[in-house]
Amino acid sequence: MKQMSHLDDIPSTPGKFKPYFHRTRWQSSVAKLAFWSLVFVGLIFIFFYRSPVSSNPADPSRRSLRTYSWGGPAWEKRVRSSARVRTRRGFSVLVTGAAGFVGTHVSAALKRRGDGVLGLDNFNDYYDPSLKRARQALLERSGVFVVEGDINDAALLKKLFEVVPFTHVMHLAAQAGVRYAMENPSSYVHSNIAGFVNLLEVCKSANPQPAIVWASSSSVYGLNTKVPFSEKDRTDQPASLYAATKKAGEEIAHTYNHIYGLSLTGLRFFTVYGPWGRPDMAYFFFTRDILKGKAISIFEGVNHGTVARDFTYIDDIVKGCLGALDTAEKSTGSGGKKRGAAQLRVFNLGNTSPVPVTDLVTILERLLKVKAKRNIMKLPRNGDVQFTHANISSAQRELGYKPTTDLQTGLKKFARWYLGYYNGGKKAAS
Ligand SMILES: O=C(O)[C@H]1O[C@H](OP(=O)(O)OP(=O)(O)OC[C@H]2O[C@@H](n3ccc(=O)[nH]c3=O)[C@H](O)[C@@H]2O)[C@H](O)[C@@H](O)[C@H]1O
Repeated sequence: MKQMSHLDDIPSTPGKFKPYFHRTRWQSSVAKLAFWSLVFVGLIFIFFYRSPVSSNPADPSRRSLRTYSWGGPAWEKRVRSSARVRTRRGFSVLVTGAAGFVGTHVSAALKRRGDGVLGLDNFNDYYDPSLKRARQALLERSGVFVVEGDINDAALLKKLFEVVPFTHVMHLAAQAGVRYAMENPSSYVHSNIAGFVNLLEVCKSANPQPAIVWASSSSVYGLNTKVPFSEKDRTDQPASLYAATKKAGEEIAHTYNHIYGLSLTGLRFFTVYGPWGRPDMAYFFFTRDILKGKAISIFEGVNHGTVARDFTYIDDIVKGCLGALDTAEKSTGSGGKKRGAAQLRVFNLGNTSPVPVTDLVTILERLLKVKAKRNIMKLPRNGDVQFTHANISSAQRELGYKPTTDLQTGLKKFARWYLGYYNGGKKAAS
């Protein structure tokens, strides 16, 4: 009798249905079909929402896990308000890579002194994106809106320049890291070359054209042996693809300066470290591994040669960036046309006192009160150079750049931040 009630439920279209036991089966099939269709549609939705634009694992955009949404009156209002200048002679600055290590510090410093700042970042997963989100939250609290988007997105960049006539661009978005270039070479071409060109294309057509300050790298000195490295030295023997793309950036900057009158200043950063730093850098993952009791690999050169870096503290780098923005002359062109010669500069921003990596580890051991398990290894042939040392006289003279933080002091500040952020090292950095 129970089955009869089922019969009552089916539509009264005789002839179209088989006897009821078939109908029951049909009904259950329909229910199943509906259920699996829903699951299927759900999976498709999740796939498109979460997954990369391209399924090619080598595609650099694969690491930007989502497609970005931007635009609309509310969004434009946020953009405008974030970029609004709050002092009489302040700048309105577009900071690319704003959720990155240097980008966050520079954005916060600009905002603090009353400049208008709009951030842009693609939040890719080269390293733990939750750290980038935490930096973003920090910036949001100080009134900096970080737009989620890629420097390769010309439509987005054009829109930003339509909404705000930026006076300056601080271009810090890049694929960083020397060793990762062997794993994912195309990501370097995508961000450091294609992305940079795309940004310059939009800047050259903007009216007014902004002045651009951007991050080059100490790695352009490559296999040079003469130290300290001076801006006048050759930079035609890069040791990594990362270095090669930064060197290419310097040549591209020359071209856009020459053809379109864009004012361009490249800053060669020397191994920048500090709070809110990058987990892919040695000082950061050494800290994580020392706290975990995990062995660390320390590189040495041929014949036990010292490997050393001119480690530069983030606050000093920020001062150098602000000095570069403050002394940048206006671009001379407008709407894609050059009107006269424009400024083109390159500066070293280092600390001028290289420290062996073994000493860096000793300082970390003292600060963390944990002995490192040292594994001494030959410097791998994966892009690393043995030694960096900046001559900063040019930056001193023209930007008023004067680094004041030694490695011991800077690492102390880093360790304090690290232990706070990762809950005394219990919450391990990934
Ligand atoms: O100035 C730059 O332009 C670059 O600086 C930074 O590169 P590097 O100076 O190579 O920093 P980082 O990887 O922290 O290695 C530090 C030291 O530890 C040694 N090192 C490294 C890893 C390891 O396992 N063992 C080791 O001894 C290693 O041999 C090296 O001597 C930025 O990452 C890069 O994006 C770019 O901005």
